[in-house]
Formats: sequence, structure tokens, C-alpha cells
Amino acid sequence: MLKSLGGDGNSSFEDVHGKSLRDFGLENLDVRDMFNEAMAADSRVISSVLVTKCKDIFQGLTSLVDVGGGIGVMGRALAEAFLHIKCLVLDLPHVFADAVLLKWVLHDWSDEDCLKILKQCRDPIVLKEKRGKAIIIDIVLDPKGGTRESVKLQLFLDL
Ligand SMILES: C[S@@+](CC[C@H](N)C(=O)[O-])C[C@H]1O[C@@H](n2cnc3c(N)ncnc32)[C@H](O)[C@@H]1O
Repeated sequence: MLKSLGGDGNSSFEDVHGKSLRDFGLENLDVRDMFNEAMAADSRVISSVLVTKCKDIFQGLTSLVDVGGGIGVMGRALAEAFLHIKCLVLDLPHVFADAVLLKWVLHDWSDEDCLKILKQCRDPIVLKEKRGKAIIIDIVLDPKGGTRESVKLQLFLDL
């Protein structure tokens, strides 16, 4: 990004808006969506070249992670072109997700850490205009005891 002429280290965007494009996008859904779609449009062009002219790069691979892969256009194109490669896309939850799934994650963290984790999950999905969800699949402690099996499991998870 162009740096401003003021020499303060900020980008021109930061000088005008008081925050980075990334932070601005977190609060302005239209801007965020427009940015993600612009990146996706670029990926459509680049991926079409990649899968036709650069096949050799992918020979022998069985898996690939597209880090910061946006809404997954590149990952999908690679997965479709190279069926032997398992493609994963890693990006921030707000980029691609309506929901965050936490299965067997929270039970072995302290209450304090659980709050931190849930807050991290909440911020991106709250921005999804109330469509977002946090889906938690985990053990629920029964203060009255529960069945023998469930108590055994609770004790096991406390170890
Ligand atoms: C400039 S975009 C590039 C997107 C995609 N690779 C492309 O070329 O179309 C950078 C991406 O990095 C993602 N990103 C930023 N910080 C990240 C982090 N800590 N973990 C994962 N992804 C991150 C952003 O959400 C964004 O989608």
C-alpha cells in the first residue's frame, strides 16, 4: 500500500480513516465484502493460469494449505484441478464463516481461558448481522451427579 508523504509510517488509508484497511473492514461489512470479492476475482484469474501452465508445481503433493486464502477461490480451483491434493483454506473466521464450531475444545481450558476463546469466536460472527452462531459440542457437568458413566467421563476430563 502507498505510504503517505508525511513520513509517519502510516498508510494513506490510515491517514484518512484513522485505522488500517483491515480494521476498517471489520467495522464496515460492505467494504470487507468488497475487499474479499476483489481478492477472489484476482484468484479466479491467477488460478486459471496456475492449473494450466504450472501443473508441475503440484506434482507429488497430497495436501496443501492456502494460508490467508480468503473465501477459498484458489483452494477450490486447486482442489478441482488436482484431485489428488487435499486443499485446506486457513483464514480469519469473519472472512468465510457464519458459524464457529468448537467440538471438544472448551472442557480442558480454565473458565478464564474459555471466556477468551469465546470472545475471539464471538467478534467475527457477531459481525455477521445476527446470522452468526457459535456451536459448542462438549460435556455439560451435572451438578447433581449424573449417571455413573457420565461422572466417570467428567472425572476423566478433569485429569
Ligand atoms: C490480501 S488478502 C489475500 C487473500 C488471498 N490469498 C488471495 O490472494 O485472494 C490477505 C488474507 O489474509 C487473511 N489474514 C490476515 N490475518 C490472518 C491470520 N492471522 N490468519 C489467517 N488469515 C489471515 C485476511 O483475512 C485476508 O483474507
